[in-house]
Amino acid sequence: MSTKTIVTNPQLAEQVAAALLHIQAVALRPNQPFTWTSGLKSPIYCDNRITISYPEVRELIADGLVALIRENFPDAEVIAGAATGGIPHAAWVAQKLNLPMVYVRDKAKGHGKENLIEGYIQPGQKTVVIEDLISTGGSSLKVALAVNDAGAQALGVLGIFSYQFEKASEAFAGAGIPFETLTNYSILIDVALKQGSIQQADLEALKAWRLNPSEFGK
Ligand SMILES: O=P(O)(O)OC[C@H]1O[C@H](OP(=O)(O)OP(=O)(O)O)[C@H](O)[C@@H]1O
Ligand SMILES: O=C(O)c1cc(=O)[nH]c(=O)[nH]1
Repeated sequence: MSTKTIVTNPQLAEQVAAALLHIQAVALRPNQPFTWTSGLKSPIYCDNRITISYPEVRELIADGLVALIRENFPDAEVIAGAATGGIPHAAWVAQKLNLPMVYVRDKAKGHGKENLIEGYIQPGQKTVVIEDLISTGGSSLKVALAVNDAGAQALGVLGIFSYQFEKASEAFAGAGIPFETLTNYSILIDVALKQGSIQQADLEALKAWRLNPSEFGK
């Protein structure tokens, strides 16, 4: 299935990558791999949750996401945050666009109203999903599909950072849902190398992991 190509801003991509490095959102731990939500082991972890503590960085991100929405999804009617990392960014974006916001849990609440989606979303409403980070894409795609299951229409998923895994591209393409991020793994590595914030040895470990992420740390 062919999906819409989302136009991004290469200058902003470098700026966001530099900001993530500057606030130390990116951690390298080749000898003590991180475990990701998908179960993958990785020498790198990009903790975009940290961005909420930096007004200038979160503003850069919110403005970047707003520009992407205006350019690519001008008919968006609702902004949906993917819990939990996507929620604050979705809120800032919804505020800037003066649009309603919802957030989507990773599973329905086990008590109270037992909602999966919090806030009101109406059948047919055109919705853009905001996520903080895309690895396999499993979490954000699930959110987009939940929006569709609720009778609304997920126009696409936008995030801050992606590892550019083929698996993620295939999953989104298979579902016919476009996705894009403000910056990504290759831009981050380029910026980090230029700045000297990663060394040759780190680069080798990152390259080896990238070639076969499912085997790393085994
Ligand atoms: O593309 P994926 O392979 O699904 O991985 C990315 C997801 O992992 C992280 O969330 P996490 O599960 O750590 O939860 P959090 O957002 O509540 O911190 C991140 O915020 C994304 O939602
Ligand atoms: O896949 C994940 O769980 C993941 C990777 C990463 O770099 N950062 C993050 O917050 N989650």
